[in-house]
Amino acid sequence: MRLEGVGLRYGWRGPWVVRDVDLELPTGRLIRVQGANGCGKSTLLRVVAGAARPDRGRVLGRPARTAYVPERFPPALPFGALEYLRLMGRVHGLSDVEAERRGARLLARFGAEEHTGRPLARLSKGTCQKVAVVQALLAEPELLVLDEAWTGLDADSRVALDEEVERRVAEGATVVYVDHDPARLAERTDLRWTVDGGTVAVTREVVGAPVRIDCTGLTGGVAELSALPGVRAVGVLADGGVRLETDEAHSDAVLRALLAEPGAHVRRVSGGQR
Ligand SMILES: Nc1ncnc2c1ncn2[C@@H]1O[C@H](COP(=O)(O)OP(=O)(O)OP(=O)(O)O)[C@@H](O)[C@H]1O
Repeated sequence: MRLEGVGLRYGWRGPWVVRDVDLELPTGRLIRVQGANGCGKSTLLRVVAGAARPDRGRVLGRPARTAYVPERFPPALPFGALEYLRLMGRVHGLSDVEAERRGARLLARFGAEEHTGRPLARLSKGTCQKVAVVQALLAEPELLVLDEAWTGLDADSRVALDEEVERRVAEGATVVYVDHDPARLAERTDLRWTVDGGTVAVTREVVGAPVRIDCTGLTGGVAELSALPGVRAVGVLADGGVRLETDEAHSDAVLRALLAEPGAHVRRVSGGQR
């Protein structure tokens, strides 16, 4: 996906909040958007997510499965949490049964399982934010746009969201996020977009692209695999296999450690270099 010459302003005489922006969004990358208050981060995220149309330029190749957590989630909707998730599931092409199943699992993941039937308008701010996060994770998006999605979440849920983001990036999703905590996912961030005066400067965080190792038959859990030196992320693939992401300097050692396990089978090694 990419943005070409994108410009946006509020009102036809307003100043350009974003102007002449050209950006690439590589797949399987975590992109942090940063800059001072009011510089246009949320505006840029809305364009990326498709929630705002640029006045100039174009957005090419936005994935069909794109999900977005806006900075302000409208809580005054006349639905219960699970009913709302069912409706959002329909938007993403999920059956009601599947949306409810995934929604209930994700609400539990964020410690909000007892609020499934409560109208959104009567939920606490933090619980409402959990519903906003869950609706975005529901459809396993290929592009996930998070505008301060961690704000208002309790400590366990912030960790859960970090993990959900890391897993999706390891599985090939692109995640674009704004967060006021500079430590948020700092180790995992691939690119930084710094917004200033309507333009965006791009910096690469990682010298080499991660090496991805897909394997089956491992007995170790995610925590154990994550502890291997150089491993940056561990994700469970749809077919039950495991994908590890490591930097290139450690990839041989990680492969050796995996192959030393009885029953382990390395199916595919990809990525590396940039
Ligand atoms: N709906 C709107 N109508 C008019 N102006 C707007 C609107 N939304 C944002 N702006 C203006 O556009 C500029 C960029 O706002 P934006 O919310 O994108 O910044 P931000 O970097 O996300 O800010 P913050 O860090 O405070 O969340 C600001 O000057 C803001 O006042």
